[in-house]
Amino acid sequence: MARTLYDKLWDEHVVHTEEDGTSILYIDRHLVHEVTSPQAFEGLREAGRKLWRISSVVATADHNTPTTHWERGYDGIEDPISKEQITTLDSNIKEFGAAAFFPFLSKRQGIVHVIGPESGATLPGMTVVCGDSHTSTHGAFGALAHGIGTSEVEHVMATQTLLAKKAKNLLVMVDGTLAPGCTAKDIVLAIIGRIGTAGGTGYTIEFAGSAIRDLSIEGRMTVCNMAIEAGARAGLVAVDEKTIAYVKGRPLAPTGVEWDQAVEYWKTLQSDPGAHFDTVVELDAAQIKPQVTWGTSPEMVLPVDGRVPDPDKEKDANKRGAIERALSYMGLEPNKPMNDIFVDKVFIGSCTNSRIEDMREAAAMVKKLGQKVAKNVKLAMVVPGSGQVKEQAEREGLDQIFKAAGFEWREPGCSMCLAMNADRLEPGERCASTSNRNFEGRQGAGGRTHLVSPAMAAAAAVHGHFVDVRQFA
Ligand SMILES: CC(C)[C@H](C(=O)O)[C@@H](O)C(=O)O
Ligand code: SF4
Repeated sequence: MARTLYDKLWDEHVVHTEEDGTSILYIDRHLVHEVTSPQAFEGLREAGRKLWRISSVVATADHNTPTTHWERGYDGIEDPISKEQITTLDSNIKEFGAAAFFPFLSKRQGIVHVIGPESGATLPGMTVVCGDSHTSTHGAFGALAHGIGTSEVEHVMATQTLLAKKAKNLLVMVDGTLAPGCTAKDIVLAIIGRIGTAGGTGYTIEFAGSAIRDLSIEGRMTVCNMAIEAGARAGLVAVDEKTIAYVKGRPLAPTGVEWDQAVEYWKTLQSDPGAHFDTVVELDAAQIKPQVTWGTSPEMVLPVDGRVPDPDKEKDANKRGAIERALSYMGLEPNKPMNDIFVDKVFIGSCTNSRIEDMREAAAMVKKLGQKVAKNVKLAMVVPGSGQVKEQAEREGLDQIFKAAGFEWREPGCSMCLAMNADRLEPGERCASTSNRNFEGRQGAGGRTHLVSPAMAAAAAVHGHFVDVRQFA
C-alpha cells in the first residue's frame, strides 16, 4: 500500500500498539536543554535509573544564557534562577553522560534546534524528541520530530520510548515561485494565516510542492519550526539531494559503509505516489507577499501592503472580540496601513531565523539600504543561533555590516524570543521579531511582537517602520 512519509517513519519506529491506538515509539535522538530537563534527571536519580542510551542524548544550554559579557563567565548570568538551571544542566550531564554536550560558554553552544542539525545529531529517518515545542524544526530532514513535556522527557531517558497515538496526515502543497524578497518565513506565516493556529491540530504536516523543494535546508527548517504554531505536533519535508548534502561530513553523521547504507535508506523517505492524505491544502507561492503579524497569535497575520483589520467589519462576534482584544493589547488602530507601524526594537534571531542564511539575508538588506538603524529604534539586535553560526558570520564579515549600521551583535542563545534571560521588551514596546510566537508578554510583560522574516526585520530597523522589502529585491 502506498504510504506517506509520516506513515513510513511511524512504521519504522513503532514497537507496540494497543487496541485504542496508543503506541510505543522508539526514539533515536533526544535533544536536551536546561529548562525541561532538571525534573526529569531528578526523577531518574530518585528511581536509581540511568539513561537508557547515553549515545542518543545531545544537550545544550540556550534559553537562560546571557547574550552579552561572556567574558564574565557564569558570573555574567545575573538572574539566580537562570544560573541555577544552567549549572544544574552541567552537573546532570556530568553525572548521566551524553553523546555531545555544548555547555554555556562553549564554542558550539547554541539554540538546541540550531545545534542539532548543525552537529549532525539530527539525521533523516530518525525519531527526534526534545522537551521543547519547536522540535518540529527537525522534520525538515525527513525526521519524525516531536516536542514533548518534562514527564515524557523522563520517560524517554529511562526507556528510550515515547507513548504516542498516530496523527492524521495533512499535506500542505506550496507550488510556484516566490517573489524576490519573499522567504521561507513568509511561506509559513502565510500557511498559518490560511489554516489558522488550530488548522494542523491532530495532524502531522508534510510540506511539499516546488516552492518547498526550492528552499534550502535552512529555509525548510524555518517552515517546519512553525508547524507547531499551526497546531501540528510535527512537520515534515521529504528527503532529497539537498538533505543528504547538508548532512554529509557533520560531526555526528555516519561515515564510510554506514554512510552509504544510510543514504540508501534516506532516499526512500518520501511519500509514495498515491499515498492517502486526510486533508490537502494548496498555496500558490507566487501570491505570497512579505508577511507581518498584527495581533497576539501567529494566525493574526497580513501581507505588509495590507491594513490592520477593522473589528467593525467582522460579523462573527467571537472573532470580532478577538480582534478588538488583540488591537487593544497591540496598541493599534483599525485600518492603519501595516507600513505605518513604527517599531521600538528589532530582534533578529531565534530557532526560526538565526542560521547562517538568515544572518546573510538580514546583512544583505542592511548593506543594500546603506543606512543606519533609524533614530526611533532604541535597540536592534542580531543574535546568531549558535557559536558556529556566529563564527561563520564573522568570517564573512556580516557582524561588521550589522555593527557599522548600529545593530548589536550578540552571543548565541534564545535571547529575546522569550523573556527567560536578560533580553526583553519593556511594557508597551513594539518589536519587529524574526521569532515564532507573538503571544501577550512573550518577549516581556506588555511587550508587542510583530513576526517577520529577517529581511523584513532588517528593513524595519533601518526605516524605523515596516516596509515592503520587495521594492529592494
Ligand atoms: C521553554 C520551552 C519549554 C518552550 C517550548 O516548549 O517551546 C520555549 O522554547 C518556547 O519557545 O516557548
Ligand atoms: S529560540 Fe525561542 S522558540 Fe526557539 S527554543 Fe528558544 S525560546 Fe523556544
